[in-house]
Order: sequence, then structure tokens, then C-alpha cells
Amino acid sequence: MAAIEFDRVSKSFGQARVLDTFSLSVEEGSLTVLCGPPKSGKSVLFRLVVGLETPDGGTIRLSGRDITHEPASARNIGYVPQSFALYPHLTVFDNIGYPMRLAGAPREEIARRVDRTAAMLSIGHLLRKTPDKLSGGEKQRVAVARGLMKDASVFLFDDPLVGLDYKLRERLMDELKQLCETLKATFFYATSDSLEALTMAQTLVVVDDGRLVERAGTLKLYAEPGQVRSLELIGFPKANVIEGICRNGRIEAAGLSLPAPAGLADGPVKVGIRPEHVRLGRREGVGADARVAIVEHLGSEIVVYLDLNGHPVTAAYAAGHAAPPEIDSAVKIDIDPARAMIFDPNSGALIGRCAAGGV
Ligand SMILES: Nc1ncnc2c1ncn2[C@@H]1O[C@H](COP(=O)(O)OP(=O)(O)OP(=O)(O)O)[C@@H](O)[C@H]1O
Repeated sequence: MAAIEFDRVSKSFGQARVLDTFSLSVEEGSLTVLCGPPKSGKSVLFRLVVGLETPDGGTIRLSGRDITHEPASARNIGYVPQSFALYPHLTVFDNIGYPMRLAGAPREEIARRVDRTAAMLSIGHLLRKTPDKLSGGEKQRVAVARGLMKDASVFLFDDPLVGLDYKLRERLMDELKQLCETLKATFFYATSDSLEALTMAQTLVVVDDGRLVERAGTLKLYAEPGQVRSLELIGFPKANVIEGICRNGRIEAAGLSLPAPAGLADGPVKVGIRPEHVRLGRREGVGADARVAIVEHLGSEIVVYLDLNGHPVTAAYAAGHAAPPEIDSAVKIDIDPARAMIFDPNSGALIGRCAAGGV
């Protein structure tokens, strides 16, 4: 059974429609990550689940129970909001234990749970401190711990690691993944950072402008997105999407010429290529002419931003394999047709790959 179900949920604020007939099932016991650009409706979706907002239409179910109009207090969901506030006058212990104290739990029970949760998040040594003595990362852990204090089977995390440096985020991501397994709970996690989404998720849900774009297993969604918008939103550096045209079995796009997927009718298409699949000047005379605009050295990876006949194209490859090209130099780029994905320009749906037979 689905832990959380959105069935054609809509929500507007004044004239602005923030969620539009949004339907999604979040599997019980899964770590599902909702990823979308800022203002795509992620926080509103979470606020609807915990009961801080009411939808204008549609139904929300928790383990099959219709909770659409149930009061927030009856829902029993663990929640770490995006902008959390710790009580400055309370110790870390009292901040974490606050939801249980509010629910009238006995002191010993609170102490047992706070100690256990603090140990899980490696903040046991901070329990007597007040928030003003904590670093940003420590405060975030305390907020996560407080969200975990509910005796719930569903936990929502709204961008809980935003603003932290990458090392700390990596560590907390690992800890949260482990916690999801330990607690055997459903974790529904929102982020606008696609690397964080790829690192965390078992199931990835892409949302854009209040609409569900795609829901799929993480590896599948990266390797074979069903929608061009998923390709654009998931992955770093950002994937290349070039307008092209199919004519007589070939696709021409910004000077590239690729064999069309079998049976594709003539007409406009979108060509999607991940940066790691753009080959840079490997074979003499093969490929399209491009000019190097920017070269970024990211340690283990080199990212080259190119101008391909007026179209921006990004290439990424492992450092150490070849000397990076000079800025403003002319290079040849070519694409393995089996790596190029062809999308319908109107629906955005994947049509197939450029090798014979399609996907
Ligand atoms: N209470 C409200 N009143 C009016 N507009 C709102 C309200 N809450 C959210 N919105 C609007 O709804 C849209 C979606 O906001 P939401 O906070 O859900 O986005 P988000 O995807 O969580 O973004 P971010 O990644 O920046 O947190 C935004 O345009 C926001 O301004």
C-alpha cells in the first residue's frame, strides 16, 4: 500500500495555481526524493500532507486513509520544515523533546527517545547546550532530530540540508539514508539540488511548475529519462538539449548529424545529450566544429562549455585523460548515436535513441 497518495491535488494562492491536479504514490518504506526547481511547489505539497494547508481539490491519503480534511494534530507525521526555528531559550535536549512534551509524554520516555535520536545523529554531546552555541550544521541536526521524535511511520524532510557545506551535507545524507533503513519508515524528502536528489533517492520524483514530470527509480531516471524536462533538471553539469529536425531518417541539430530512431517521421525533435557523452576532438576530421568558451577544472572532472554553431553545449570528462582544450580554440565534437536521446518537442516524451531500433 502507498504510504502517501496524492490524487489530483490542486492548490492556488489567489490567482496563482501552485499545484495542478498533482497525482503521486509514495511507496511505504521507501526513501522518495522530490526534486524540482525553486518555487515548483515542493514545500506546499509537504504542507498539505502535514495539514498546514488545505487543497482546493483532490484527495490526500495516508496509508489508504483520507486525510484531506483531517486536522493536523490527528495526522501523526514527522516533519522537518524548510525554515526551522529552534527555541533559543531551550537546551538542545528540550528542543528535541518538545513535540513529545507537547503530546504529554512522561519525562523518562522523552529522555529515552531524545538520547536515542541524538545518538543516531551524533549530537549526544550537545544536549545541554543552547542553540546559540551551535554551528549551522549542528542546528540542522537538532531540527532533524526534533522531526524524528514523532512515533510515526512517515517522515517529511523539506530541503533539510540547504545552506550546509558539501562535506557536511554528504555526511548527513548518509546518516538519513541509514536512519530510513533503521526505522523502517517512509522518508519523503524535498530538494532543489539534483546531485543531492541523485545521492539520496531510491525513487526520484521530478516536479516542475506544480506538475509531476516523472517518477522513476533513480538509476533509470538518470540513464533513460522519460521526459526531456527530467533530463534538463536531473544531473550536473546540466544536460544538453538541442532543437533538431528529422529528415529522411537523419536528425540534424546545430551541425550534428545523427541517424534517427527507426521509423521516426520527418519533423522537429529535441536532442538530449548528457555532457559526459559529448566526445571532444577524439577522431581527426569526425564531428561538428565548435569553439571552446569556458573550461572548468572540478578536480576529478573537467567541464568544457562550447559554442556549437550558436548553441551552447557542455562536455564533461574525467581529468587526466586528455589535456583540456584552450579557451577560444576550435575543436571537433561528436556524439555516439546510441547515447543521444530524441524527445517529442510538444509532449516532451522520449521517442528513442539514435541507434537503430530506438530505446
Ligand atoms: N502561503 C502562500 N501564499 C502565497 N503564495 C504562496 C504561499 N506558499 C507558497 N506560495 C507560492 O507557491 C509557489 C511554490 O512555493 P513552494 O514554497 O512550494 O516552492 P518550493 O518548490 O518548495 O521552492 P524552494 O525550493 O525555493 O523551497 C511559490 O511561487 C510561492 O511563492
